[in-house]
Amino acid sequence: MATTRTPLMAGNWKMNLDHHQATHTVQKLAWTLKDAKHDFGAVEVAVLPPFTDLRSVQTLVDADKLELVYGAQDVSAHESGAYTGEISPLFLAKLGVTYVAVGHSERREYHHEDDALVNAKVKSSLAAGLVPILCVGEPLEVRKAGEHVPHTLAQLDGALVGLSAEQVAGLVVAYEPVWAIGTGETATPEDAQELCAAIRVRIGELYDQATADAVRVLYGGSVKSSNVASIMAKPDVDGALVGGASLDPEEFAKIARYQSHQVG
Ligand SMILES: O=C[C@H](O)COP(=O)(O)O
Repeated sequence: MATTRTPLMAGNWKMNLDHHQATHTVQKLAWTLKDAKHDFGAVEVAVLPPFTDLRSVQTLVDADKLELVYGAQDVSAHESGAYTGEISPLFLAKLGVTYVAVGHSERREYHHEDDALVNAKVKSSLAAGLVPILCVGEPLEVRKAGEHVPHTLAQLDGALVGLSAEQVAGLVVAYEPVWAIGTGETATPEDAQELCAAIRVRIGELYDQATADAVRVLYGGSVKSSNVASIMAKPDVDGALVGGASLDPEEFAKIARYQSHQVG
């Protein structure tokens, strides 16, 4: 069926760019996209800065009435309380945050986040009105063993426990093969399509076809302006979660403008 899903290009800055640098980067990104007459209704553009940048980004977006949106890279499973160092989804909502990455492979690897915690964070985000970008994907040894589809779908199943079809329809899922993150090793467009389609099929099995057709599935892992168009040509890929290449506003603008290549 014809898709009505709006593509999303989300730039995950990871632990890069302080709040001064964030302001400059967002300004440059916005100017570059404006010069190119970017249609944000056709391709949505989001940045996911560190927590400490969010207030500065909010101020700039509000003051300049920018059409790009922003998100956070993680969130607490709790609303408030004695959770030192954690950030409430309610605080993020107050800062005008749209998206929040949940279950990124770096959180799973370095902070030992398991599927139950990822599920709790998806729920806390939704309860605060945030849109989770739920990250799933396999490490290299799992890919080599040919287990990448069941591994990724098990992560998906775990993250969706207890969610309604309506909640899932509004989610963004990002398939990120761990071996392709920050390595320059991009999955082929066919690899991306295989898993993005498998994720959509699985959501159809767990819920219904309308939910599967509505959910946006992104690919992430060494996306650049030079490879984004071939990945986006695949029918089940609805956008990209971009790490390193999103730190350069001109490069990220080119990625967002993959359909036109009018920037630069
Ligand atoms: O969240 C983004 C992904 O981890 C991809 O990062 P990368 O584009 O630097 O490979």
